[in-house]
Formats: sequence, C-alpha cells, structure tokens
Amino acid sequence: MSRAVHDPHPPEPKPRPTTLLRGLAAVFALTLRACPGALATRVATVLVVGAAPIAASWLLKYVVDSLTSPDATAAALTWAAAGIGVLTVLLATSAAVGSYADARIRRATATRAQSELLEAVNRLGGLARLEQPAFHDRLQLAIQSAQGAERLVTAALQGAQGLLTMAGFLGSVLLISPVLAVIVVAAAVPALFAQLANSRHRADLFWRTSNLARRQIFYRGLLTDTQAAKEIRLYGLGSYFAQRLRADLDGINRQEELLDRRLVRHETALAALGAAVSTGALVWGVHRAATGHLTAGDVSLLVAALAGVQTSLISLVGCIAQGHQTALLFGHFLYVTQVEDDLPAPAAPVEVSPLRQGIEFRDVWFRYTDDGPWILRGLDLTVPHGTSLAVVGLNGAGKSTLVKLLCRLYDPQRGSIHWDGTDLRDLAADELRRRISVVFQDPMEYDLTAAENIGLGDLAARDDLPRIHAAARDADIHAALARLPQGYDTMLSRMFFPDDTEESASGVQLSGGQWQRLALARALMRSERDLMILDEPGTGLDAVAERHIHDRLTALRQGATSILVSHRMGTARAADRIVVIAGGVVQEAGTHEELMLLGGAYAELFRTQAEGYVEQPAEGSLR
Ligand SMILES: Nc1ncnc2c1ncn2[C@@H]1O[C@H](COP(=O)(O)OP(=O)(O)OP(=O)(O)O)[C@@H](O)[C@H]1O
Repeated sequence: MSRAVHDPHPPEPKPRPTTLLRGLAAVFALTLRACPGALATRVATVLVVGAAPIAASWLLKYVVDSLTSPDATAAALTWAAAGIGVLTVLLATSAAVGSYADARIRRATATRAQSELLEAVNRLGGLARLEQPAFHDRLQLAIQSAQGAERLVTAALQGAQGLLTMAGFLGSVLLISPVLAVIVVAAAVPALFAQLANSRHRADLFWRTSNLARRQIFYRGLLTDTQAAKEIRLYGLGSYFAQRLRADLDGINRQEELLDRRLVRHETALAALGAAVSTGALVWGVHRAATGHLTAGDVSLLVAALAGVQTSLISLVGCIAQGHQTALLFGHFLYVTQVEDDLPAPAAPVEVSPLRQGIEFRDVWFRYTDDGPWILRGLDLTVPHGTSLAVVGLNGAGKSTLVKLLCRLYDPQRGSIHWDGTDLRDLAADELRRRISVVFQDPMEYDLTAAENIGLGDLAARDDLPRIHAAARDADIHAALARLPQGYDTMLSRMFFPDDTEESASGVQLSGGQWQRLALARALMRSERDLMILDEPGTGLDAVAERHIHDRLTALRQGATSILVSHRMGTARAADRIVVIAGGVVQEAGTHEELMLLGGAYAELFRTQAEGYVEQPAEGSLR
C-alpha cells in the first residue's frame, strides 16, 4: 500500500496572536472546569464592589442636599446615612471574600492548567515535536502562562467591576453635564490604546527572549546538577557556564529595560492627562455651584464621580492591558494543548496481536530534519518471529535510529515497517509499545525507590514484589538491591528523601552498570512483550556480567524475538542472524560463520576487536 510522504518534523508555525476575547473565553472555560464555586463567589463580589460606591455617592448627595434644605426630615436623613454605613460594610466584607475567592481561583486554575498542559505534551506519540527548539520555546511560555492563567480571570473580573463603577459614575456625570462626561471618556481613549500596544510589545518580548530564558535555565541546571558536577569540577567549567548564564540574563534584562523605558514615558504622559482633566472638571463644577447652577449635593456627587471614573478608568485600562498580555501568552498554552500529534493516529487502528511471523523493514528512508542527512536510505530488513538478530555497525550508522523507528517514536518519510505484515502506522502506538520491551543506550535513572524503578516497567504490577524480585534476578541485580540499607525500598537518589519525611534516611546512588541492570529488570517486567530490544546494554556492564546476563536472556527468550544492538562482537556472534548497517542500508547479513567467510565489514570489525584481546608475545621471545 503506498502512503503519502509524512514529515516527521513538521515545522513550528510562527505564533499567531491570540485575541483578548479568545483568550478570555478559554481561560473562563478553564476556571469553570477548575473551580465553578469560587468563580460564582467572585462574580457576586464584583457586582457588590462595582455598584456600592455609586449607590453610596447618590445617598451622600441626598444627605448633603437635605442638610441644606428646610424640608428634610431627620428620619429620612438618618436612614440615608445608615444606608451609606451598610454599603460601606458590604464593600469591606466583599473585598475580603473576593481575595479569598481569588486565591482559590489562582490555585485551582494553575493546577488544572498545568495538568492539562502536561497531559497534552504526553499525548504526543513521538519525539519529533519535543526535539524542536521552537516547540520548547512555546512549551516554556505555555508553562508560564499556565501558572498565571488566573491573572486573565482576575483582570477580567476587576475590569468588569471597574466598568460597572465607571458606567454608574459616568451616568451621574452625564446627568450633571453631558459635555463633561464626553471629555472624561475621551481622556481615557489614548490610555487604552497605549496600554494595548504596550502589552503586545511585552508579549513579543517574552517570545523573543524565550530562547535566552531557556538557555539560562539550562546553565543553572548544569551548575546545580549532581550528575554534571563531576565534569564541571574536573574541567573547571563552573565560572565559564556562570558567565554564559550571566550574559543571557543581561541580554534579557537589556531588552526589558528598553521596553520599560518606553512604558514609563507613555504612562507618565497619560497619568498627567487624566489628572488635568479631573482637576479642570472640578474647577468647572465649583464655578457652576458658586454661580448657582449646581447644588452642594451635585458638587459632592461630582467629586465622587470624578474620582470614581478616574480610578475605575485607570483600573479598567490596566486590566485590559494585563488581560491582553496574558491572553497573548495564553495563546502558547492553547497551541500546545491543541497541537497536532507528530504521529498521525490511524483512522481505524488494527489490533496489535502477539507477534507470529515477524518484523519487516521495507525500503525505509528516514532523516531527523528536512534539511538533515538521510540516516536510513532504503533499508530492507526482516526479523523472523522467534529469532535473535544482532545489529552492528560503526558509530552513527543508524542502529539506534532503527530501534526508535521500530518503537514508532518516529515514522519513516518513505517506505514502511511491518508487524506481522501490518504497517506500524495502522497500529495504535501505545498498544504496539506494550508488546515491545526496550533497554535504551541511555536508560532513565528515576529518583525513586529501587522497587519503583523496576515496577515502572509494568505500572499495573508496580506493587507486585515477587515479580519485581524475579525481574531483578533475571537482570542479575537482585543481590545488590537486597543489600541496600532499606532493601528494595531504598531511595535511589541523593536529591530526595524517602517519602519526603526522614531526612536522616538519605538515598544511595548506583553505579553505571547497576543502573543498566536495573533498566534491564524494568524492561523484563513487561508481561505482554513479544519483542525484546537491547540497544547496547553492555556499555556499562563488566565482561562477566554481560556474559551472565546474555546467557540469562538467551534462556529467557524461549522462542521470543529479540534484537540486540552491540559493539561487542563477542556478544553479537551468538545471535541467530547478524546484520551490519552502513550507509543507511544493510550492508551484510548472515550468521557469524557466514559473515566471517564473506570476509567483509563484519569480519574486519570482529578481527579488529579480537586482536585487542590476543596477548602479544614479549619482544624478547621473538628471537
Ligand atoms: N534525535 C536526533 N536528531 C537529529 N539527529 C539525530 C538524532 N539522533 C541521532 N541523530 C543522528 O543520526 C545518526 C545516527 O544516529 P544513531 O544514534 O542511530 O547511530 P548509532 O548507529 O546508534 O550510533 P552509536 O553506535 O554511536 O550508538 C547520527 O549521525 C546522529 O547524529
């Protein structure tokens, strides 16, 4: 079946600005999912805090006018004053309840957003996206925006509150003088546009500096990482990396400083304009009252309205700017959570049955990037069920690439790989992977207990100690783990304490070879495995251990299929079939004896290694 050419490294599109409304809708939806109760409480406080000052200032106008009027009754005045008191109490309590609701919204949305983001990243079936620097930049910004997503809700609610207050007070100013109302609104328009432009510049700055920001996190990690500490000290790299970190931070700071200067100029001018408009309006009001056109109550209302309008305008403009900036950043969160999978899922996945016939690579072409070199160039390879295959070749020949393609961590650009005749692209990647057990060249060292490090191989059996012990025995690591201070419960970490409680019970570090055996035990936990792949498991193992493990694995195989990538010819020779990868294709294939007879690349590799083990006669004995 011919397939459309698939690009395993789809390029990252340039970020498209997210509109305030789209971002707002998305964050409100997120908050509703995270904490609907707190959101409802916050909306109620917004209504109270937004409307109460207007009601209070109208009551105050009534009180002031009544005090200067002979018709006013003491009872009405007292009720009006009490009304102001009730509104003040409501305002004070709403502020406290609002802060509490804000804190709940902040915690709940940040937690929800982070987990939705990590789930989305985990949904990506392959490695291609995760290996793109531009995707990492976006991910970094998405994590930042997930942590501060609630700022958009808070800004929107505060903005709504400001809008409510402003509308009420503007209505009041409108009643006193329509012209004045227009002037007050007009004075706010430049502020609004300036703030929107500023927030766009700030979001641009985040995007432009995200690469620098990621790099300084990398340097900081290097300088504090225990694994890196050995080389950093040995080569005296500490100050060098510290300087590079400093240079990156300086680069970010310089760009931020430029932007801040621009913002301070705008904000100073706008604040001066707002103050001038308010003062002018106040002078006008006092003059109108002095000439008998306004009452004393009108002036008190005007004073309250001008202050109210100015304060809510500033807050509203600030909220829109903050909201706009957060919405632009939130665009990265939306992108990452909605990004297309780098491995297209089959429309109707075929069930992955236990391997019966074998694996077949048919004319497989693969390269990691569009402009990179082809690593595989039309590779054909068959691994019949129940046989063992050894893959050998020089560094960089593409042996690990072949393994990753077989696990469907990437799809080939051309050609196909088949599991019992079914193209891997027609199988669900996670089901396929359940049937494969791999020990990679660089296995993970989890900062967890020894038992957990093995149990992760089959999550459903992570507490099944007899199985964990059996896997450890097969990987020849049981005795070493049993001897640890807390046995299998020993934390294999110098970074964390067991259960974060007992500071005295610090963890231990294993040796490189022991970690490798642990990874092998983890791989052996896979109960449904049909295919075992060992990608250079011997690099950290001593010769005795490798021989022992190899014999155990051969015994364990019992009709199962296995692929071994190895530079150790002594181990590779025992496989049923050996292939030499070179130039992106299978250069030679056969049994050890056949390949030695052929006298090609394999025979040369084998002899070169074997010569290293033959004892040379001492010079004197030559005579
Ligand atoms: N994730 C990646 N992105 C880009 N290029 C890669 C990636 N992984 C490997 N390569 C390149 O692909 C080529 C083949 O790498 P691969 O790891 O498959 O070789 P190998 O035969 O396993 O080598 P070794 O014996 O050193 O382990 C190398 O040139 C390497 O630089």
